[in-house]
Amino acid sequence: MARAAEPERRLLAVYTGGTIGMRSGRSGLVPGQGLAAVLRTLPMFHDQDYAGQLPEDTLVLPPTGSDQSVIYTVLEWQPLFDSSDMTITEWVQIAQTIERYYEQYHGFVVIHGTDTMAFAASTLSFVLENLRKPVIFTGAQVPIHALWNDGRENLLGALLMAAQYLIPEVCLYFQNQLFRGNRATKVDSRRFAAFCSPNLPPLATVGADIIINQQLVRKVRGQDPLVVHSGLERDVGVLRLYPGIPGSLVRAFLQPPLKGVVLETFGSGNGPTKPELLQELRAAASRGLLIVNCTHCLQGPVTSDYAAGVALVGTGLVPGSDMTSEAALAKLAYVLGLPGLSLDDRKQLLAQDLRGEMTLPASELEPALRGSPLGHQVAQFLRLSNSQEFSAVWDALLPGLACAAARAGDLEALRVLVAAGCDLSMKDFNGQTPLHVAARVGHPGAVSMLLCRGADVNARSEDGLSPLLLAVRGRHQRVIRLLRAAGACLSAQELEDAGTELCRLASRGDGKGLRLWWQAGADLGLPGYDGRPALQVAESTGNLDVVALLQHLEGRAPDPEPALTARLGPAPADAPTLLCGPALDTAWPPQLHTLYSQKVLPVVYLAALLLQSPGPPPTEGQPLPGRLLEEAGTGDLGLPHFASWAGYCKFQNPSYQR
Ligand SMILES: NC(=O)C[C@H](N)C(=O)O
Repeated sequence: MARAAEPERRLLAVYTGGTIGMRSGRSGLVPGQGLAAVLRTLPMFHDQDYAGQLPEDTLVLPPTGSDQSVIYTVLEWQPLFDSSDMTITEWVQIAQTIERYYEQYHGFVVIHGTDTMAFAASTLSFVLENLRKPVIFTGAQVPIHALWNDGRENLLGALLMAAQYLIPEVCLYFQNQLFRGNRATKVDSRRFAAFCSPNLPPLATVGADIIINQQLVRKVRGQDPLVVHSGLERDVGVLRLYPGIPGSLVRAFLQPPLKGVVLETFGSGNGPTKPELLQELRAAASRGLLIVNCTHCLQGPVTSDYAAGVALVGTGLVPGSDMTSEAALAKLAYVLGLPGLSLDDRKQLLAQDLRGEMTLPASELEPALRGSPLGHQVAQFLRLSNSQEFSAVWDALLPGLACAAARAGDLEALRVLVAAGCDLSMKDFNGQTPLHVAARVGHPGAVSMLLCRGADVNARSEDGLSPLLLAVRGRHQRVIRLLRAAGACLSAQELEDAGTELCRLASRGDGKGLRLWWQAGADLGLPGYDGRPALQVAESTGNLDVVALLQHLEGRAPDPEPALTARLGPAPADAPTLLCGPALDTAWPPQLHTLYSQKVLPVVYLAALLLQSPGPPPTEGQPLPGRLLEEAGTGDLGLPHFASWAGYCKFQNPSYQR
């Protein structure tokens, strides 16, 4: 969970207003400008000595105890807001700011007023899809420049959490607790402990120790890029039932243009059963108004225990489980804003857990697991009682299952696992990724598929080994070629140890083994443990075939499998890293970015294989040799338009010409 060592972590702090920076005006506290200037004067927020040569607008936290410095920039909004004045419009703007600067920063802190912070965090949790970086809301009950205040602690904590932990969620940090944003609610107008998360424990608790509740932190799945859903529906609202509420009032509230309502009901989702009221709800639901049933209790879900609740459900309400009203309102705005869905589609989405905002009983996991019979069976078999339990078990099982599928070369199973949300770069309990397993066993099809789905070609297992080394040890030539084509390199440590292994192969006269190392990019002149290279060892044992081979491979012949990236030249400066994928490094021409983003990556391996295959190139229109297709794994990956030489010729880059 802790970040890997890098020299610095860069954060963007978006300052939108709130008490934290407020000053006294004529009629009370009003938002105050110049937060960065205040922070610059506070040693806990800026260490000038440590900052050294950094630009003026950049602040640096004092040393954190780790070897990473935390550098942050405050982006101050014009105008600043008391959060009581903020709406979906401003929250979408925050999301768009994050999108604009997404690649430049490791994490984001949103400084926001507390009054509507839970609404804001809930909204952003839906707007930002495929989030891979922390977005942490914070603020204060007392301005930061007051002698006794909570703003300093809150802001410092939020900055440190965003910098030091990879929690890829929209969170809310307050009074030493990190909450999932769409689970938090403001419960106190004065105390520093202003927020709580009634139906989900905090993701992290900060004391003398920082305790991360890893089970609860949502895992990043797949490689999909960040999507910002800006088209939220504004015509949504909250109606709180109270004893004796007249049907006429409900009717007035539910009139168009309203499109979605969070109905705050009594207890476990109950309400008055008088026909007049039920009739108004039924009429609104049949007009297409989406109504979500949330309890006005602080804690616990809506259930169908009482006839008074069942009567409400009968009018067409969607049960909101244990969602806060804030989360339910944001979810309504999001679901109603998605284009091209039917009313039933939208109802189905509302009933699903989309961003960790609700706990589903196991019996209702069905829609979430649609397309994943495996997940459904697991939930049943282990008698998992709710979605949180299911996620924890599922996340623990998936990497092991993916490794088992890779070992068996079972592409169908890998596909099912991907469909069930498996991140193929996760490590199993042995600390190896599915790519390590497929490379060790020697399944070119599985290797190709894993690379295509974004598996990191240079991932290190827990004992520091690369998939390429395992393929060399397993003597799997085709796998070595695929890995090299995707940019695999032996690590410095693996190369250091290679010398002794090369000498051992030379002394045994194992020319094939030496070739495999050469294909993997090892320098055959590396010295063994006694300082002699393999050539000298072969000479001293009188193995003339190996001597000839080594002289040939070492001196005269080029590396037959240089990484494809090495042939393609440097990446364009504006190439988005995400499109390059972890498996590919950044050295790709724009055509390949497009191909990669369209998920037709295997063509890259196909191209690499064609480049290396002997004989004349296939002519225009001629089908590609079946052996190559099989080797590239494309047959399996549904790429008909690249199954011909014409398709291959679509690569305009001269590096592809033979
Ligand atoms: N503590 C606060 O930040 C309250 C303030 N009214 C706001 O929400 O902007």
